[in-house]
Amino acid sequence: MSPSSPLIIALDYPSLDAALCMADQLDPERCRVKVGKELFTRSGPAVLEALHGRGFEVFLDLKFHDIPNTVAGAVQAAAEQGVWMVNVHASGGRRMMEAAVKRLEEQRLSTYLIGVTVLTSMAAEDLAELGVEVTPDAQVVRLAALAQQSGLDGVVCSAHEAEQLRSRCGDAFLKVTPGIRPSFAAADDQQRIMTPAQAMAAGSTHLVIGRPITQAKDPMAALALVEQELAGV
Ligand SMILES: O=C(O)c1cc(=O)[nH]c(=O)n1[C@@H]1O[C@H](COP(=O)(O)O)[C@@H](O)[C@H]1O
Repeated sequence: MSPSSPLIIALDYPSLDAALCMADQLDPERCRVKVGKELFTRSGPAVLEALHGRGFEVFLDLKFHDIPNTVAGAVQAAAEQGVWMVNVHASGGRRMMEAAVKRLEEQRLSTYLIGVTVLTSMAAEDLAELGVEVTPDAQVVRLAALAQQSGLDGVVCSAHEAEQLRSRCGDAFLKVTPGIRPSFAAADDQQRIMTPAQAMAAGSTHLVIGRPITQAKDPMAALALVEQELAGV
């Protein structure tokens, strides 16, 4: 059964054992989990099998960015392993995104495909160094529009851009927002952050939270605090 919660817990761990140790403390009816580059590179598809076996819906966050044919194949491979969501970099362009969407359709795979816009660790200076002379939110809006036109189900963006995207791309277009920092947590390396409640009010459809929960002394207590904050307690 799909959880009604918007929470996606980032299992950013260096080993399968460490990730499963955290997952075993979580309830698949109260959250989804995200498997990223470090964990997947170390543990491979075994981690997906283990999490699916525990009843979790998994966001495979490998942020594919390559030529269209290569990305289409990678997205198909992810979807065939039954993941709930997979992502590509929207800056890979229209042809890359369209190829991935087409491949999923041809193979009748229903995994959500979303596009990373501007990483939440990036600020205007970082974009300027890359030759992108617009503000992060302008670049997010541009890439989100391209992702939507290319047939993607949504984007990864910071909650700061979610409101604008809600009016431009609609409610059904997913806005998956990392850079979530409950009031009790440090910003770490994130630049464009918001609290869970603010992020939902701004139009996020899903909240990605890692270190504020996984590095907390008591991860379950931290998760409960986030749930309370979301419930407006
Ligand atoms: O695609 C992502 O999930 C992602 C995109 C982005 O722009 N920023 C971002 O932080 N993430 C991921 O979201 C998670 C955030 O983790 P914490 O900063 O520990 O909450 C990490 O796993 C990041 O890889």
